[in-house]
Parts: sequence; C-alpha cells; structure tokens
Amino acid sequence: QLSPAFYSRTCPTLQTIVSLTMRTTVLLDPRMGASLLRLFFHDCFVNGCDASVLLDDTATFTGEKNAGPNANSLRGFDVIDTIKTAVELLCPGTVSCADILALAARDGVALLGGPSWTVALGRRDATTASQSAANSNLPGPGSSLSQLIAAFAAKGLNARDMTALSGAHTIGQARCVNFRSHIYNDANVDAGFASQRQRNCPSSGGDNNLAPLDVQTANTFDNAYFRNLIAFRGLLHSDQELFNNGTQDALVQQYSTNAGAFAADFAAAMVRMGNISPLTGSSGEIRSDCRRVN
Ligand code: HEM
Ligand SMILES: [Ca+2]
Ligand SMILES: [Ca+2]
Repeated sequence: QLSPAFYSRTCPTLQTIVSLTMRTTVLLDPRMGASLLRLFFHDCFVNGCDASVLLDDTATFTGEKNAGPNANSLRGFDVIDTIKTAVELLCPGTVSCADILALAARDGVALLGGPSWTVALGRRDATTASQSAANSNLPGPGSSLSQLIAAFAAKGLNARDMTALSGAHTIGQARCVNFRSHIYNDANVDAGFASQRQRNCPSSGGDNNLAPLDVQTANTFDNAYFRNLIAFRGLLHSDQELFNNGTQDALVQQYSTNAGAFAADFAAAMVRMGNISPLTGSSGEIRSDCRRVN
C-alpha cells in the first residue's frame, strides 16, 4: 500500500527538505538523530506509524506525550515542527506528519554513520492517540528477554528484528531512573562499568542524570553496542537481557563482529517497523500542524 514514490509528483522536494533540516540539526546536536529514531519507534508501537505520538495534550484530549515511557523523555518534536513548516510552504496540505517522522528517523541514523534504507510513503495522520496503549505496548527497561520478544511479536516483529532494532541503543542517552536498578542490583554487570555509572547515578536522587546507552561511541551508529553486551556493559537491564545465556546470544556475537550484518538487518527491520498498521487511503488526515488534529 505504501510506496516510495507516493509524493514524487505532489511534493518532489520532500526528501531534500527533510535531509537538509536533519543535516543542520544533527550537526548542532548529534543526539537529535537518536531522539528522532526513538520518536519513530514510540509512534509505530502505539496504534501504528500514524503520528499519534506527536499530538499535544489539551483540556479535552489526552495524548501519548505524558505516558510513562514518553514523559520527560521524548525529544525532537520541535524538529518535526520545523520540517513540517517548510514542507507546508512548498507542498501545502500534502505530506503527513507520520511520513515526515519516518524520513527524519532514517536520515538521523544515516547522518550518525548508520545504514540508510528506502522509506515507503503514504501514511496518513491519526485523529486519535492512546496514552494507555503507550503505557502497555512499549517495553520498559526492566523487561526480561521473553517480555521483549513478546512485545515485538505483538507488533509482527520477530526476535531477530527485536535484537537488531535494540541496536538503536548504539546512539543516544538514558536517564538514571531507567538504569539505576541494573547498575546497583544486577549480577551480570561489569564491575568497573557499574562503578563508573554509579558515579553519576546515585542510589537515590539524580533521576534525570544522563548516561550514554553505548559507553564507547554514543554519537556513532555502529556495532559497538553489541560488543558492550558481550563485555557486560549494557546500560539497561533490557539491553543486557539480549546477552545473558539466552536465545539471542549467538546473534549478538554475530553483530559484534560483523558490522555489515547488523547494518543490513537493522535497515530491514526498520522497514518492517515502519509498516506497522499505517492509515492509508481516506483513513485519517493530513494534519496541518503535527501537534493537533485539524
Ligand atoms: C527493546 C526494547 C526497548 C526498550 C526496553 C527501550 C528502552 C529505552 C529507554 C528506557 C531509553 C532511555 C529513555 C530515558 O531515559 O529517557 C531508551 C532510549 C533510546 N531508545 Fe530505546 N528501548 C527499546 C527499543 C528501542 C528501539 C526498537 C529503538 C529504535 C529503533 C530505540 C531507540 C532508542 C534511542 C535512539 C534512545 C536514545 C534517545 C535519546 O537519546 O533521545 N529503542 N530506550
Ligand atoms: Ca502511533
Ligand atoms: Ca555507537
């Protein structure tokens, strides 16, 4: 249903606008590449890739921004607004916020040194959102391997997709509140790494203190994340679950030594994630402001 050529006649400059905006944005703030990738994940896993995550709460509307996994955590809404404003000037009423997010996530990864892929387009924007689905569908950092596999299976993605997509944690940052229990309580953590992280994440307080998800290359999309796991330097409990004497150990080993295999699997899994129940045809709408329904 989606097609890479969807806007080729109606908005031929779309991909140039997105890529130029992303280039300046990531140059000034490399973490924003990570933040937009995560924003796309949090959109697609809740009611599909329909830009539901972009809707602001109002007095009469509860969106997803204040759900547990999103509040005080998601970033990049302003970047989507900037791109949308430029796109509306050149192609008014034509391009969905959901498609802009899919393209921005792709460009962010590529700008940080990761793979690129063709984004099929034609998603439309939701007129609804679900805070409860955001709370229940997005896996938390304390998840076990079987919970991670189940959360992705519920979205039509297999365990291999899950492990490849978790490699997104090769970029970006996490807050202390999300990794405290892992670095203080779990046994499968390298001792030096645990004490390094504890220095900026006390056993109580400092919930919002940041640490890189990838201790080696926080702003480069590479396969260092998987080498960290093998060294028991995963930041989240859920990260280390992928290499903890379980079914994904062999794949983690493979990705840790074969950057090309990781890049190829990640790109293919991103395409599958981007296809999660899009609104097409006359469903939904083309929002004129990504933060509110028309
Ligand atoms: C496998 C299950 C996953 C869990 C449990 C998980 C959990 C988390 C948590 C807790 C954070 C830190 C948030 C904060 O502290 O504010 C985070 C950050 C991040 N996640 Fe995930 N995540 C998962 C999968 C994914 C996937 C599939 C992607 C994208 C394909 C992704 C991309 C990111 C990125 C890029 C960041 C850093 C964002 C930034 O620096 O702004 N994650 N994740
Ligand atoms: Ca959504
Ligand atoms: Ca990295």
